[in-house]
Amino acid sequence: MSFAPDSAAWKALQEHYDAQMKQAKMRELFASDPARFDKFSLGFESKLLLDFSKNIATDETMRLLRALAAEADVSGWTRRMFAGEKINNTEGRAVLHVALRNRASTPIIVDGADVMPGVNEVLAKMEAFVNKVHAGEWKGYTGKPITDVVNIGIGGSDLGPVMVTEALKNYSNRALKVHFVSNVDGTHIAETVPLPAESTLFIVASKTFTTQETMTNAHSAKAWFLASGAPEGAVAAHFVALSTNEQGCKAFGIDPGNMFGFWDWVGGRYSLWSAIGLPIALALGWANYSALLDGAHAMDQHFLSAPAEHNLPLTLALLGVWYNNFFGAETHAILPYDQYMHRFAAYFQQGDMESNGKYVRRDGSIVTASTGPVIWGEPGTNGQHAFYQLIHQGTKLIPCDFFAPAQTQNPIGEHHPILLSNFFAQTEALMQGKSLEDVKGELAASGKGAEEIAALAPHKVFEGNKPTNSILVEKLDPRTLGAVIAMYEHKIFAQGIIWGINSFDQWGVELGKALAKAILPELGGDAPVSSHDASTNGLINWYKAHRA
Ligand SMILES: O=P(O)(O)OC[C@H]1O[C@](O)(CO)[C@@H](O)[C@@H]1O
Repeated sequence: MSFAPDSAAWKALQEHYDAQMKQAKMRELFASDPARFDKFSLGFESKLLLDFSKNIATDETMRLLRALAAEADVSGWTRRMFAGEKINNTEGRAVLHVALRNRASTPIIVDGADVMPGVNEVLAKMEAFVNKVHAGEWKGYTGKPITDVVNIGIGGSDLGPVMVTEALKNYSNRALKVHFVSNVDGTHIAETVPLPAESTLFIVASKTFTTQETMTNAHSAKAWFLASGAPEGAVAAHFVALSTNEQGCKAFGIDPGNMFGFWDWVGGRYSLWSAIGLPIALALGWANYSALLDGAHAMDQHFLSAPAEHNLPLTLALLGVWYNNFFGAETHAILPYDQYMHRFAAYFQQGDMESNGKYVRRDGSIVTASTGPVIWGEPGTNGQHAFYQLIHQGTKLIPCDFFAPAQTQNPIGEHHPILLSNFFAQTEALMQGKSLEDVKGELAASGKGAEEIAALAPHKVFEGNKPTNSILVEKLDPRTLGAVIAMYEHKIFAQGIIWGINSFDQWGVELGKALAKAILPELGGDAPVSSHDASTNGLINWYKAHRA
């Protein structure tokens, strides 16, 4: 298999870009093809619409991009992933978040054994636990039912649960308050734990149960709990663990009966479907958590079986590659027009950047083309008043995904039509732009003189031709959200395959972790540090001189 820029499909795309698309204008593409919207939009279960017509792409572009996917054998790798093959080659692991939501329970074999009975057993244990807490039958040490849950985790053991509980807040059991502590900055836990200890349940969420931040926060939570007057024996009823590390959980003092396990084939950033989803299920109730899994499963089936021309995750992946590798786009913005989705971009910042931020291919060779983009974004319309200026008139090309639900869950006056009018207006403005002639005409009509027009007009021009995908859903319900998350997960997977990288390891986080461990003891005492480079020594010594 050859990769960019040497493979036949890459070369064909490069020629197509150079000869036709570099200068192509979306305005003209729309003008010349009245069927463009119909041809360049896809549906899913008649609840989700992906309009990708506002991209700098033609039928030929899409054909060549699909040829690239075929050349990289995306569909073959997809089948291998779903079949439980160890496609995470650098860690020797299968990649089976799809098994966690395999609602059909069809066997998936890893190392000669079907993983589904284990998956279903943990789901049943989670369901029983959630129902018990909700029924007030899981009692704190004074006999009170649980009123507050604190999830302690970081990265994938935090971002997914935070994002989903926020996105589906309107489906939550608001009586049970779910809090999240992730940052090792003591401020995070200090500002969270003023809670009634006798009715607070702590969830220690860590795949490895060794992550420094999570273990530090977990020990501080335990110390706070005991300092509040709780007896040592109460830890069992107030601390549960979500982990693959049974020994670590036991060593912390967690009753193995209160441990919800998962497996090494669940990647951290793909783990909200596993026991890591427990805080989601506690917040939303079991039926809603199940619906989230159902939606993801439906998208899995679509990704696995839909032909390339109808495949939503693949289409998003290919358009991303198009801008990343041919237009030189460095970033990609995710812009949900839904306040409930305010952590969605942050969630996929980890999902995408930890997956595809790689410069070495799965075979150990160095990539010869750009890989994963910088993912960022904020909800609309807030972003419009912050960074859209640069998207409209800056010098960088920033492909954007706009997302919105057709139905609001908070129908207050004209809020929702106003919100959506902004969504539609932004995508239109980004595509159409505004020409110098139009600007001059407007200025003249407003009575400006020739000199003023000449000075002001250039600043008011919008070049347009800025690509956007528009994703509309009927309503942001649990099933739909599950499908949307899975859609992005598979987009990331398909891109990783095309770039030839392993999207499921994260060696890039290790060096910093190891250095922090080495530096921590040096921060004690007063002796100046001299074992690092001059900058690091200087920073550490300045800190030591100024700490309280
Ligand atoms: O669940 P754990 O093992 O505490 O890891 C937390 C996070 O740390 C990472 O390993 C690295 O940042 C992520 O991949 C993971 O989601």
